[in-house]
This record gives sequence, C-alpha cells and structure tokens, in this order.
Amino acid sequence: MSASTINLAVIPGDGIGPEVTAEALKVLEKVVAAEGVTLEQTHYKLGAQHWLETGETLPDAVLEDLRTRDAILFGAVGAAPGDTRIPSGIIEREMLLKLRFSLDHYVNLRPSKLYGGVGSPLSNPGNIDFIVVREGTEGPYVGNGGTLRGGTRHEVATEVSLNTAHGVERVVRDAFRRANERPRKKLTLVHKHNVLVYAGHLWKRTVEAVAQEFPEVSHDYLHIDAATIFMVTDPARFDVIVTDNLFGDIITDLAAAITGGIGLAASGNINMDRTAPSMFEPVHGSAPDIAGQQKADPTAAILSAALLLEHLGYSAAAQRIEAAVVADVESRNGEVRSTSAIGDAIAAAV
Ligand SMILES: NC(=O)c1ccc[n+]([C@@H]2O[C@H](COP(=O)([O-])OP(=O)(O)OC[C@H]3O[C@@H](n4cnc5c(N)ncnc54)[C@H](O)[C@@H]3O)[C@@H](O)[C@H]2O)c1
Ligand SMILES: CC(C)[C@H](C(=O)O)[C@@H](O)C(=O)O
Ligand SMILES: [Mg+2]
Repeated sequence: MSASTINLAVIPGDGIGPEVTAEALKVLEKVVAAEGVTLEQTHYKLGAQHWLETGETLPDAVLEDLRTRDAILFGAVGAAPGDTRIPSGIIEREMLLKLRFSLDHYVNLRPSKLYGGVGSPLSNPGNIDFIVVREGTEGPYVGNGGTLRGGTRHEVATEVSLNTAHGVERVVRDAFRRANERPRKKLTLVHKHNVLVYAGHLWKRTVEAVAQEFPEVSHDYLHIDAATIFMVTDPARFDVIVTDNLFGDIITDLAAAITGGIGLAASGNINMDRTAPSMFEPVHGSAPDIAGQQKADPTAAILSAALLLEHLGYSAAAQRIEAAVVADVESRNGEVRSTSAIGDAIAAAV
C-alpha cells in the first residue's frame, strides 16, 4: 500500500526533540523525493515549552486535526526532572499518552539490533536482533488511581494496572504475527505472573490460546526480573518479546543501552487497524542535559522515520534509510559529530 503523497504531522516537542526531528526530516525528504513521493508537512507546537507559553497540553481540536494525517513524526517532550515550573507528568500524561491512547496505538514496536561497528557495554553481546512489542494503551499507564489523605503521614496512593482480554489479545496476536515472519519464529512473554497473578495469568492464558493459531512459532516465558538478567547475559536468545506497557518501557531502555545507546533506539506507536494515524518517535526523551548543544544522536529519530515509511507501505525507502544508517554507524569509530553532521551524512548516503 503506497500513495503518491504522504500527509505528515510533525511534533518536534522539547529539548533535543526539534534537533533530532530536523535530521529525521532531512533524511525522510531525501528518500521520499527519490521515490517520486510528495511529502506534505504540518508542524504542531506541543510539549512542555508550549504548555509554559499557553497552558495547552493537547487541545481536542489539535487531536482531531492530527487524525486527518497519514502518520505522525514525533521528537520528544518533557521538562527536566527538576524543573518545578511544570507539574510532573502533565505533559507525559495529557499530551503524549493522550495521543497514544486516543489514536489507539496499541502496538508499541521497539526493535533492537546491534549494528556492526557499534560498541556494546556487554563484553560478549552476541548477535542481538530482537523486537519488543510493548502494549501501548493499557496497563498501569491508564491513570486508574488516586490518593487518599494526600500529603499526610497516612496517605495511600494507588495506581491500578488495567488489562483487558481485548487489549491483551490484539497485541499478543500482533507479536505472534511478527514472530511468524522472522527467521527464528520465537516469542517470549515477559511479565510477572508469580506476583501479579490477575493480569499475569490473563497474559499467559492469552499467549497459550493465540499460540494455537501460529504452530510454527515457539514460545516461552520469563518473569520481568529474570528477563533483565538475560537481557545483559544472553540477549541473543530473544527474537520477539511481548509485554505490558510498563515492563516494555523499562526493558526497552535496557535494550537500547546494550545495543549502542539510547541515541540509536527507534520506536513506532502503531494502530494496526489503521483507524487513526500511527506515530513514530525515538525511545529517548527530551534530554534536557544536552539540549540545544547539537550533541544528540539523531539516529533513533532517523530510524523511527524508517519505521514510519515501512508502516505506510514504502518498504524499499525504509530499507534505504536503514542501510544508510548501518553504513554510517559502521564508519563512526568513536568519532564525535554534531547532530546535524550525522543527519547530513545519513541523508547523503540514502
Ligand atoms: N517519548 C518521549 O517524549 C519521552 C521519552 C522518555 C522521556 N521523556 C521525557 O524527557 C524528559 C527527560 O527524561 P530522561 O532524562 O529520563 O530521559 P532521556 O531519554 O531524555 O535522557 C536520558 C539520558 O540519555 C541521554 N540521551 C537521550 N537521548 C539522546 C540522544 N539522542 N543522543 C545522545 N544522548 C541521549 C540524555 O542526555 C540523558 O543523559 C522527561 O521530562 C521525560 O518525561 C519523554
Ligand atoms: C515519557 C513517557 C510517558 C514514555 C513512556 O513511559 O512510555 C517514555 O518513557 C517512552 O518510553 O516513550
Ligand atoms: Mg521510556
């Protein structure tokens, strides 16, 4: 499926978000032009800085406008953790998560590959090449909780994880489909069903049931704590990991760290039913510690643009971006380059 025009929404966001998004657009514009495709861009000012200026998080009219686009390219949002001007969580919950939930981004796809020439902190990393299929619309992220007697010594705070049969089944089936298309055809459920028995057993039963539809895919199970051990001691064992929203958040930062760092980790927030545009963003945040200094690695944002093209049906263009990235990272040899120098080099190579 591909059209001759891509109607793209761009949300650069805060901190390094605009810096890395500019490089992703540079590469995207080049590769799309080579395919004879027109890229129409609409840029949206959203994020912590926008909230400081306007008090707006994600107005409904903006959300409706975003729904009319083919896909969303997202940078990063959020303030420095110590910035007291912005209530913690307001941008993350009312803007980023509102987008993921409203647009039904139930597949949060996060690939991890150790490219040639990229250093890993692991002494013997092996051939790391797996994807995490993180559930994106449920779990402890739904905001189901509250506090009683807030601010007193007797305060009680709850944050309830929501897991529906529908929500678990659709992401598990997506993970099995992806596993079925990969050479190793292996799926690992990561959860914590020895303690989180209600949600954990739902996930486990769902995997057992959906597995019947995919006889060629083998599947196993790891508790999240053990999964973090294997992520460091034997990451090559993983092919497709399916997990809930919070475990997936944590394990994908770890996965990024073992495959050359957060500057290389891409993601897609995907609505597989295509009832709304999907959104593509680096796994990392706004990195206030390096913002505005051209120190950020834009590779994660560039690879996220490749995932965007893949989702829209432009597989050849997506592969050209990945090939250009592979060549670039192979030639780095620890050399320090600016954000735009990396973007220029990858754009030149696509
Ligand atoms: N999707 C998102 O928009 C997203 C994701 C994660 C965090 N956040 C938000 O971002 C803000 C900062 O969060 P944080 O500090 O916990 O995480 P972070 O990912 O922004 O930064 C963690 C560390 O990684 C480094 N880093 C991140 N991206 C990099 C890149 N491309 N190149 C080189 N180094 C990079 C940073 O300099 C920092 O040292 C918070 O407000 C948080 O809520 C947003
Ligand atoms: C900023 C936050 C809401 C977000 C998440 O937890 O999903 C981020 O950490 C990520 O990994 O994209
Ligand atoms: Mg995260």
